[in-house]
Amino acid sequence: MHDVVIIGAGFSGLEAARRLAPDHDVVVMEARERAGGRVLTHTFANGDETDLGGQWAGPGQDRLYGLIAEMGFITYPLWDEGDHLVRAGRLKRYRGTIPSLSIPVLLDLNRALSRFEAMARQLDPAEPWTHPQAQMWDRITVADFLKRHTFTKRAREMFTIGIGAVFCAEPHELSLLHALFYARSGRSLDALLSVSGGAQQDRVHGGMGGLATAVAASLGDVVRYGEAVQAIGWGKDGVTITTSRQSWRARRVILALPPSQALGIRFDPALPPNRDALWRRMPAGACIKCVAQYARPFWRESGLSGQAVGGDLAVRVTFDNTEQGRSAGLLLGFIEGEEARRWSQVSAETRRDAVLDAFAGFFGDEARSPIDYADKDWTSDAWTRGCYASILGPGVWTTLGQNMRDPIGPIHVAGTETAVQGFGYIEGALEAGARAADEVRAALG
Ligand SMILES: Cc1cc2nc3c(=O)[nH]c(=O)nc-3n(C[C@H](O)[C@H](O)[C@H](O)COP(=O)(O)OP(=O)(O)OC[C@H]3O[C@@H](n4cnc5c(N)ncnc54)[C@H](O)[C@@H]3O)c2cc1C
Repeated sequence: MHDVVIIGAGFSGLEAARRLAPDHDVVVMEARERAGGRVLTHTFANGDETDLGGQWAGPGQDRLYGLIAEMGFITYPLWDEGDHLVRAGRLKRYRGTIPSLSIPVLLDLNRALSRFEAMARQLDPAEPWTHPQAQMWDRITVADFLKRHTFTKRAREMFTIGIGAVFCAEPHELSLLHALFYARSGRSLDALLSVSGGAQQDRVHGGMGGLATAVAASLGDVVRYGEAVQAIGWGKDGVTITTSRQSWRARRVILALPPSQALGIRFDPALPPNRDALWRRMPAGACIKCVAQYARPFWRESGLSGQAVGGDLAVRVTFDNTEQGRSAGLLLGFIEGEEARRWSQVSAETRRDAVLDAFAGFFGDEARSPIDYADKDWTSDAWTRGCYASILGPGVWTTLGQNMRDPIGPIHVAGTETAVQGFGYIEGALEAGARAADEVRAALG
């Protein structure tokens, strides 16, 4: 009988294992043949690497920076020099976070953003349902907020692209309370959208996937790969965990999975009805992350940063993802929300052409001729089924969200979707893993 079985070797499960392994008998069950879950480092044909999952760290993510340093990894800033591009009708250059738009649109956008931020600041991210307006904000969507607080179509479009970039979802899918909570949990919407000073500030040499692999390796044979958990049964004498290969016994279990994956496990006794209902109402957003590799970062020669936003093609947000110290240039684009669901259904070649069309629309015809290309459709990944994280629609937080972190008998719940700070981010995964480890330590005495 093990002290604890942890399910999932993403950053959350790995963090729980790191904290418990020194003085407990711990095993981590991972369905895949690799660690990292929603982080994944890809190697191009020429040996250069790029992250096709989570990749950035930014101010306020102290747990993540601590882990990076502890594992001997080094960060470097994302390229953030030169002019950014916005396509709102015509293609225009701008600097800073807010695109160059007409004065009425800018005023409109700024007013809506300030109002959103002011509302988010009022929330306690540990208990967003306790705010006096929580019920009201949870009954409406971000689309309702935009209808009420923006007057121009362009401002609404720009806000919608920002929401897509942060949530991989459309404004009408998101409870306003959830969007406010998410912004508060990640410091602010501005921080979540920003490069320097924000959530897109820093990359990691060796990739975020490389960091997860190193953390897993540091745990030795604690992590067991290819063990997809199918059933969990529990009673007075402990927990039985049945995987695709065998059965395991433990005194405690930590579920370090997105809710959509936890629902794939058969529980005996059955899940409490409210937990089952909550997890069924926590689907993930949709995102395809696309990276084209060029002989050099040619856009820099025209004074461009590689950051572009807007348009009506598949990719509406781009970054210069060039690895520091490498000569090849990398353009990164996201396909998000409804577009991701649409482009998930076409062939790899058709999608690649659509992505390169969008890159060419921003950076010119040279963008049509990369030396290599890679993308990752997270909606069709069987062990993730969407990203970056769960999204909550209207009514979920205030009716079912309040017991999100409560253990179910001997089963403790981690994963970024249970975080107070950094919900949806690696920072949140680490916080949740540490919290679940503390719960288990207290329970085992
Ligand atoms: C494209 C993309 C971009 C992102 N960008 C960023 C970013 O720049 N910065 C940032 O901080 N965050 C980013 N994120 C989010 C971040 O990657 C996640 O929040 C974080 O990695 C979640 O960690 P986790 O451990 O909670 O869950 P996961 O990483 O999902 O780990 C869960 C693990 O459980 C395993 N599993 C699932 N079902 C079973 C089962 N039945 N049995 C056993 N194992 C199972 C999975 O294989 C997986 O390894 C991004 C995510 C994506 C996909």
